[in-house]
Amino acid sequence: MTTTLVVLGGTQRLRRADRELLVLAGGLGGTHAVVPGAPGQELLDALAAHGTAAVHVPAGEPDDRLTTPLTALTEAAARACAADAVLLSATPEATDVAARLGVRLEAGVVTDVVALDAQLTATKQVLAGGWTTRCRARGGVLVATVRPHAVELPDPAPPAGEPAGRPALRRHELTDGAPAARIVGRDPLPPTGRPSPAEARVVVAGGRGTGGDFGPLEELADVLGAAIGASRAAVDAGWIGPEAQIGQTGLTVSPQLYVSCGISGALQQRAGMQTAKVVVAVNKDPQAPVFEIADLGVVGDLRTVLPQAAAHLRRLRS
Ligand SMILES: Cc1cc2nc3c(=O)[nH]c(=O)nc-3n(C[C@H](O)[C@H](O)[C@H](O)COP(=O)(O)OP(=O)(O)OC[C@H]3O[C@@H](n4cnc5c(N)ncnc54)[C@H](O)[C@@H]3O)c2cc1C
Repeated sequence: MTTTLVVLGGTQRLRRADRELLVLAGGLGGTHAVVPGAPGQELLDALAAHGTAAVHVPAGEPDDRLTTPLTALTEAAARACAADAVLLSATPEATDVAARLGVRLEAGVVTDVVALDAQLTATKQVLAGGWTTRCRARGGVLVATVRPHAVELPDPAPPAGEPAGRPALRRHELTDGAPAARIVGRDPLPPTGRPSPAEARVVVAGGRGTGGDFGPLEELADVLGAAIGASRAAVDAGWIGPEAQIGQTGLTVSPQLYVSCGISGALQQRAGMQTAKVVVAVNKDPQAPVFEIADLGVVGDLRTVLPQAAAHLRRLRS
């Protein structure tokens, strides 16, 4: 039976991205989980509901969020449970951990996976999204980072079926996890009240066509509970922070719905969003390339279309 080790992002409760990894792992065989600190009861209950056999934690509390201690913990856990696959949610930190694990475990590493089958064949997109490839580790362990929203979650969120017994707790002494660097300060971004584009179910993204006014996008995003994203042109113009950039040199997102507003749909932008389940494009140029990948296209001025859409949605909801 395949044993899959899932690396969780937090210690107290499951994030959506964690649940997706657990659902993916559950379809492959037995599941173990790595928790980067002392796990809370809510988290342990949720892991039990997912049928997790064991939870691997550090013997002490890691003193920061650098990737070296998490790599050491995950390596120890992977060896202890003889993992066939290690799954992480595709974030910059997880990609760093995956690369280090690849060396330590002599594993095959595949990043930005959107599907994984029972033979551990991973599907991913390459060359700015122009090609879909299927790859498999040549022997040994597969280490894969999985894009958020790549996995459908069962409804309601916890998996169906009888909850299994409590997962066994395995503590690992980390002998070589001492980081060569230390985090000396953190400046959190001011809260926006919106989800991050990487994890949101709905992303409303704006480009040069906004002319720098993201007001109509924010109005629509508020109705949809959406994150705000942007093209590189909008970021380069200084209209929005780089954390919102989606594309080849920004975030890759796979939301349920991506509303592209005033974005032409260049290859480098598509690379970050074309695995969205549904793409709606608003652009005043009917020849804009974004319409080639849009499920629904609206030819019009976003300053007119978006407020109308927001007002209509508000009416439907009230
Ligand atoms: C190595 C490299 C990496 C890159 N990485 C990225 C990346 O990560 N992400 C990214 O996005 N780009 C990236 N780019 C840039 C990319 O090639 C495009 O230049 C960029 O995506 C264009 O942004 P845009 O669509 O907002 O602007 P434009 O291409 O200028 O398009 C603006 C669009 O808005 C429409 N429009 C104008 N006014 C309105 C209005 N009032 N209402 C509705 N529509 C309107 C226009 O018809 C047009 O289609 C990269 C480029 C390179 C070379």
